[in-house]
Amino acid sequence: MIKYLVKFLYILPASNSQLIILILLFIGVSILETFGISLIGPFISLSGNPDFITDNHILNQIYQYFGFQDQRRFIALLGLFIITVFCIKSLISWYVQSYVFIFASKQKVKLTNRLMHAYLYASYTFHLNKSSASIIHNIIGETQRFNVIIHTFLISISNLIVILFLALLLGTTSSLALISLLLMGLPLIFLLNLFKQKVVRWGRMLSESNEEIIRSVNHGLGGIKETQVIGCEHYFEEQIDRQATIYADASGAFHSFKLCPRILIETLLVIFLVGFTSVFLLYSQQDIDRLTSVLSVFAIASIRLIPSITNLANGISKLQSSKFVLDKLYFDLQKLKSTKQESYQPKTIGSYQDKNTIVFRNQILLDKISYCYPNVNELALKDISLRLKKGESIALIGKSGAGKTTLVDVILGLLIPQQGNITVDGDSIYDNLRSWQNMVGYIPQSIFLIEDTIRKNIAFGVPEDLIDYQKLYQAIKAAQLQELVDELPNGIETFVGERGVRLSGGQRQRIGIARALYHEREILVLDEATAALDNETESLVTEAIKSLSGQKTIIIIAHRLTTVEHCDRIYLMEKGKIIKSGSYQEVVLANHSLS
Ligand SMILES: Nc1ncnc2c1ncn2[C@@H]1O[C@H](COP(=O)(O)OP(=O)(O)OP(=O)(O)O)[C@@H](O)[C@H]1O
Repeated sequence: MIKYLVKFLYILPASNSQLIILILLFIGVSILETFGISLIGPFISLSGNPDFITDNHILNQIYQYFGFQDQRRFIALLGLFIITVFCIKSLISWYVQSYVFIFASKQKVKLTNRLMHAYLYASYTFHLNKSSASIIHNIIGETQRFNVIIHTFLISISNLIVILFLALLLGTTSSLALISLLLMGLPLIFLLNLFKQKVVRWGRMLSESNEEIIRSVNHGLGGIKETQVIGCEHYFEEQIDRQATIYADASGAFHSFKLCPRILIETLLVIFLVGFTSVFLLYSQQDIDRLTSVLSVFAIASIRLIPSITNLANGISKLQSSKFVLDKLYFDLQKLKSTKQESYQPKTIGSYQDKNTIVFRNQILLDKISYCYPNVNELALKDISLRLKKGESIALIGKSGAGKTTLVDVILGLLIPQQGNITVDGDSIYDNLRSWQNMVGYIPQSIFLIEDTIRKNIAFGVPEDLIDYQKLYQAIKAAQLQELVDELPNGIETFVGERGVRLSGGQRQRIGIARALYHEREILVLDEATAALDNETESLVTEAIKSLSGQKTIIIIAHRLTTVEHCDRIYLMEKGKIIKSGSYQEVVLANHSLS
């Protein structure tokens, strides 16, 4: 319970004081409600027996104080007063409940933003181990369930307060009625306890099956080309069917269980009301008016009590079933917090802060870099040192698995080496990683294209009104895209489709190059960027890259060694080490196994 609360408060974007204000509002509404109900019993007794005014000390005092002459008039005015109290209570209650809905929805928005922010700024290693299905599910599905948790939590507190006050009222009217109420609660508590583990399990099944459905949709439709060519549509259909069935079973079981408290309470209430009246008539010496008064309070309290107790029981079940969601969100937020700290504050290297903007004047130095992937024993990079002068082009070559991509990811600041440092004219890039990354343009093997126009894909991440068209056309020209854009009826406004499906591999690659050029990065990192191009386009792009030599500092990973002929220096990698470096002639031509 305490752990649940701690996690809930940690995830909840709102401050604790906002929560306390809401709870105080609930207490206020509950007091008004109990006050109104407490007046109904005497009112019913009065309407049957107006002399009750003189018998009852408080009523008598009020009667005297306001100088009433007519008992019926007094009873009618008391009725009006009760109606007014109830109307005010209902109005405030409506306001508070709708405020809770708005509050919960706002919290959902804030949590969605908080999660998105956390995932966007999480270390790259976090994403290497986290599936996108889980992230999508957390951001869309689990935030919605957290919205329900907040609402349920607050409404349960409100119900609990109403129950406590009404129990207190019953206690002052009749201790027997209170004992009956408490006895009624026992089977309910037993029921909730009996099904506690099952409810938690159903909640976990709902969450996991939903995530699996997203994963299967991703797998089946994400690789629709492969799915259709291999003909394995049925396999993904079955996967979704299995998970949807698990979801339906868990949901059905949970909702069936949620009906139980109401049915149980209603049955118990009838037993107690009838039983209480019988016991009163048999054993109590008090007059029948007293019984009418107690029963009316009991009946009205029950009208309000039944929904409150049922809602509280359902609320408790809902909160129990959401335990898995809460654990998941808490775990991710905690982990994201710690990985962010880990990645930007490595022990061996200075801390990440927005200070000292890095300026690249002369040279970049990689000094004894070693990197090991999480949960892997072997180093992916061992003691890598290299120097890169401004305006130089270097190439990383080597067999598959040699460590070229890992080294590039370290240079990009995505992976933080456990040992070694990267400096730009003596300043460690880890002192201001963002500033360093602002200098680097990355053109990966497979360009990620958004489902938008060529223009938006080149000016990736730039708000519409800030797109610089002069820069855009320069980048298009330099990336050899002009011909394509001229041929397209909609030019730069052509939609590329999801992940660029409407473009050829070579066209996608050139958009990637244009993107890096548009963002005017001083250092370009090309990871086999020309691999998808046909010979003619490849030579055009290589020409474009060559023409940038001297203006840009370029790091290229290449398998086609012809594309790196123009590079100033070639580094040959093997098993995470640089085993040879020198000019194209020294490394490639001198090594017959390479050329
Ligand atoms: N996320 C990861 N977790 C664990 N090990 C990894 C991860 N990514 C790469 N590796 C390992 O690190 C080593 C270097 O891989 P890397 O991708 O850097 O090689 P590469 O030279 O770029 O290969 P290729 O030319 O095929 O792209 C390989 O042994 C690979 O299995």
